[in-house]
Amino acid sequence: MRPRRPVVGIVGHRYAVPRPHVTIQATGTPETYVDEVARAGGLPIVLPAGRAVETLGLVDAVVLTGGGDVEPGRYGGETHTALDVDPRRDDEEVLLIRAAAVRGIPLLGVCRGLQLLVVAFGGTLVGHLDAHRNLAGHAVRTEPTSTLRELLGVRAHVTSLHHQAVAHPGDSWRVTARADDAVVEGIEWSGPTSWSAIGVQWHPELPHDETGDRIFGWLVEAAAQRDGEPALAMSAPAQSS
Ligand SMILES: N[C@@H](CCC(=O)NCCCC(=O)O)C(=O)O
Repeated sequence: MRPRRPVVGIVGHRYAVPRPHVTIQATGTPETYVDEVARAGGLPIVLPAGRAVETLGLVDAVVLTGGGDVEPGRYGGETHTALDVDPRRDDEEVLLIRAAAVRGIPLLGVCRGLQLLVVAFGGTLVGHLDAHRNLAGHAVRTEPTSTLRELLGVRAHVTSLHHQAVAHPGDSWRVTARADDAVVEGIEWSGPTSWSAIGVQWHPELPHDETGDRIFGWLVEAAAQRDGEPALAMSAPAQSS
């Protein structure tokens, strides 16, 4: 049977779609993530917000996307007027992170996704910093003997859009990339179990980000390597009689 493309689940989030006479409550994700997964050779599917854990058995890898701020109470942080929190999304995605870790499903966390990975395993965040909120981006430096070093080399230019950052990564994550001002820009799983999981503080899914193909390429390759139970036996469609 022709090998199938690894199925990559992109965790959707809720948002409102204003229409002339009604506001529709939707769940979904920016198309840039879908396009980048497909470009890297994966089969992208969007996992509905709040139901991602139920659908984990269908995927070979997961993408946690960007978005609002992690609720500071989760990591002992202070509230801040600039924060836009969604505790319900935090709850659901922390459950998903832990389920993916237990099942060894490769995971990429982007921006808020990285921050939630840290908080989900006991790390903490800086509540607010002004420096990194510009899409023009900045350079990052990777750590020796890290996956990000293998993928990106010593330095790379990345696209950035965040006002929070990692304060302490916790015991389960190794910091493997930093900006020149020492802000954490990349983490890799270093916990007790083997799990292919990386977080990046920048936005590799954005078309003008130069790291996208390599970062999403890593995830799709990790998904293909994963020898878990096959997700979908892509048998030939039933012949219509
Ligand atoms: N809120 C956090 C995370 C920032 C983040 O994920 N930005 C992406 C914005 C685009 C989107 O909503 O997908 C921070 O600011 O540090």
